[in-house]
Amino acid sequence: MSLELSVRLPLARFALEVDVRLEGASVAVLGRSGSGKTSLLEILAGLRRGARGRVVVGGRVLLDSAAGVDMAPEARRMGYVPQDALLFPHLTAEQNVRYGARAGRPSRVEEAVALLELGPLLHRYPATLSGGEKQRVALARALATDPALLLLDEPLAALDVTLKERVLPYLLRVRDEARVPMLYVTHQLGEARVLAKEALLLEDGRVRAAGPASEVLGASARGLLASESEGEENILEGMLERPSEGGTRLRVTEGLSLWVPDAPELPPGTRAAYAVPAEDILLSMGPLSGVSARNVLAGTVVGVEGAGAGEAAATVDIAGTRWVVRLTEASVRELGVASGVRVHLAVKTAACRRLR
Ligand SMILES: Nc1ncnc2c1ncn2[C@@H]1O[C@H](COP(=O)(O)OP(=O)(O)OP(=O)(O)O)[C@@H](O)[C@H]1O
Repeated sequence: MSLELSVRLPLARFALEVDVRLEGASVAVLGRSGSGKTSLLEILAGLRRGARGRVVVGGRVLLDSAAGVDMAPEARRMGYVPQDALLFPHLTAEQNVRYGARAGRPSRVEEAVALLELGPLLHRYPATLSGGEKQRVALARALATDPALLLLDEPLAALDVTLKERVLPYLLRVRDEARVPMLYVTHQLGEARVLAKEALLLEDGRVRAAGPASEVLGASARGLLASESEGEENILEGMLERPSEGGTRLRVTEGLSLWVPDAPELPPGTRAAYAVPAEDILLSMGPLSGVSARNVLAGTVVGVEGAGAGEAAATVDIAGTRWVVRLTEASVRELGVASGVRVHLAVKTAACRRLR
């Protein structure tokens, strides 16, 4: 699903000017509040009059103002879930989802209901659903339209952290099982890292960086989102194992497994995601022994940057996964934390919180 965006749209304080080409399987769109993220999604959805330029999604030309092409929103096959996605209050959850399928394929309804685990909610009306449940229904309604691309505008922003954590695992399923390409607006670097293959960083309507998520979501992204990247989390996704000696482990990659709080109710092989707050990780220069933390992971520092207020963030590569660790600038100096240095991270089992 290639994405070609070359568009200009005058906004109140500046013009949105985006010129990028992306593979488009899963793209995180990041930027401060007011940087133009919603406007960009609306251009793709065909909801912003006045946008000039070209929008080509998977080879289909949605907009080509020079050639007089401006496809109608309903013909674009964009599954748009706006920030304040409204459900029809007089329809049940199921009827809301089926409403989406009017323009799509009916078989998509069952798929979306199963994927988002809406079975128990189908007969409920929106007024009786929690924020996270409403978001799942809105997402299912968008999926039921059989979209070529999902446009998700920070679907979790309005929710508190606990609710928020309930929706991310579903987005991972949408990506991995439904395999619908998505453009996803978020403020959370941790979320973007686990969800997106590519990232697009906007600043005052301009593209500050675009490309592979591993490159874009580093230092400059944190600098740009500084005030919003507090409480940064590492999000790890993998398969659960139950070793014979007892306990529960999350196998993230060949070289990385993590002890997580024991969850005997989850069968081995279950896919799961866990969040580990960047400030809950201890960084040590030497090998650690005799510590109570059950996870001691060896890795290499790949970047250190100031995070304001005497704080710093070190990025550490462990078996191909990137971890962010918060520490003070004083610790960075005293310990000599710098790119290329081998370190060990200690992560308490209890610091690994399962999402959902
Ligand atoms: N219809 C419009 N016409 C003119 N300017 C607009 C319009 N809608 C939004 N703007 C302005 O354009 C800028 C970008 O807004 P937009 O909603 O796209 O940002 P955003 O990055 O999605 O913000 P947030 O993270 O707060 O949702 C803001 O300065 C906003 O005031």
